[in-house]
Amino acid sequence: MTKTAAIIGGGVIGGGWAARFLLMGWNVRVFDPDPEAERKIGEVLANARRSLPGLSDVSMPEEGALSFHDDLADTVQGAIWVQESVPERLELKQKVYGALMQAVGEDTIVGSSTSGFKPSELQEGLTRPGQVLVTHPFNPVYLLPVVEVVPTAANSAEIRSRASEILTEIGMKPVEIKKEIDAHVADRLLEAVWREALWLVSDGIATTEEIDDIMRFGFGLRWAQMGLFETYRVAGGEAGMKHFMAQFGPCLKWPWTKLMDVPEFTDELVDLIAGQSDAQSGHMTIRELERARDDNLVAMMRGLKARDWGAGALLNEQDKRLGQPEVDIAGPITTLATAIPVDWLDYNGHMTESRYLDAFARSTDRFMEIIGCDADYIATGGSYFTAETHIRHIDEAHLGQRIRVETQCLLGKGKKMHLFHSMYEGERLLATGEHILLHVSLETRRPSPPAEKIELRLVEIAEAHAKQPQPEGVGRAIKVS
Ligand SMILES: NC(=O)C1=CN([C@@H]2O[C@H](COP(=O)(O)OP(=O)(O)OC[C@H]3O[C@@H](n4cnc5c(N)ncnc54)[C@H](O)[C@@H]3O)[C@@H](O)[C@H]2O)C=CC1
Ligand SMILES: C[N+](C)(C)CC(=O)CC(=O)[O-]
Repeated sequence: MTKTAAIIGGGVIGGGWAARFLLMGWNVRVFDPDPEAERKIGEVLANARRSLPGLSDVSMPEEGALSFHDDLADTVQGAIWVQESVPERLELKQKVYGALMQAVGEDTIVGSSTSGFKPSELQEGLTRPGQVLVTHPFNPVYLLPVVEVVPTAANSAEIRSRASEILTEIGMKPVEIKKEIDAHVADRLLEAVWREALWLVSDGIATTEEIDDIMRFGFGLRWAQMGLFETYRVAGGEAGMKHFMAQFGPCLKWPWTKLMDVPEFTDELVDLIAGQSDAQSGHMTIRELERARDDNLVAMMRGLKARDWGAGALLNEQDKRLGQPEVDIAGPITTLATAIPVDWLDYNGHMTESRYLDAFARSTDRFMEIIGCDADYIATGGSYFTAETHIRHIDEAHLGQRIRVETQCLLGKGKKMHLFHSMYEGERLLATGEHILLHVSLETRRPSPPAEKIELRLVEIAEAHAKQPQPEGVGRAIKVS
């Protein structure tokens, strides 16, 4: 049965949660008194639809149903997860929790997006405080995986582990914080950087643009893949962290930091920062900036995915969890179902030609797995090499479109395998790929007969597919007119 999440407060963060749950196949029910909430969530969802599916190399679940409600108690009906993302005001949050306690089921988990309040402050005076904990996400929630999970002693081990399970299921990386503190861990770190940056602008040392450049051309890139401590371990050279600490430890006592001294938050400082920020980025709207941010994040995370590292390794685990579509050999087999990510596009604004071969190669790999030519078999010394490929480009494919490849086996006999891949968006045929492959011995690098079990499965599929009409375009070559 489709699971349901309720979103209380559908602004920047609530909208991001709604998009993540929906795109991971959950039904989402929203409560937000803002008459513009539906439009605003629609815009966040549009951004999420063009970016999140591009992180997945397998078929994502069918999108859930989105509904808006006028009443908080009605909103949470049937929800196994409630995510509160109302403005950061303690008395408002506490009022919302009071109302939620009257309405939610006893098994429902209630997570708060609060950036700074401790979970015990939210649980105060509640009849069932054990259901409430902090689940602090990062903007954009539909792309950034990390969630700080901050429990108190009132939360049972069972609630905490169920919360982590659900967050993992929707593609997130829950990190449980051992002890509640104001602003958890991430916002403490961000606050330190923010404070120093305000000083640097206020003291006229650097502009907002120069500070951003120092980050994005430098340590920001490092942080995305190794964080702080692993990066510094490497910076210690062969002697590692100990040497790094010995060398840079003493500078903590030098005047490198303004420490806890905060710049005066005057109108002049606000105008200075806002003016510099306008000069830096005012040529783009916030929605344009959001899309640029999302496209960059997808491209970076896909880079990490290819390296199976950090956030990319998490995406690979998520792909494994989502699994492959069911195999039915009676007709063409779905060998790829994915969405077009931003790094598959070219200067013409559509899917670039090399990615068609990439997609068809992945379909061939999947077909090989289906006949039993998987990693274990390949390790025994047998595999297939592609001998010939012919790709036809029939219609355009654009960013975020969900594509699938259907594979028909035209011949599977002895060493030879002849595959015909058809790529679709819905019922629209986008491209075809015709491939001849030969089974080889990885020792001699020469053609060799496959193992009997592979050949039997291949023949079974080829015979089933022979009952299908031949696809249009089989055997086509480039015609010179
Ligand atoms: N904006 C950010 O970068 C991040 C914010 N957060 C946290 O997320 C929470 C929400 O922040 P944003 O989304 O940025 O704020 P926002 O102002 O964009 O959205 C808040 C939404 O709550 C709605 N709302 C107000 N009273 C409500 C009520 N009684 N019931 C239901 N909805 C109500 C408002 O109409 C608005 O749409 C805060 O606790 C914040 O600390 C967490 C991570 C990042
Ligand atoms: C500025 N902020 C404190 C609301 C930021 C966060 O809580 C997390 C984020 O997304 O940077």
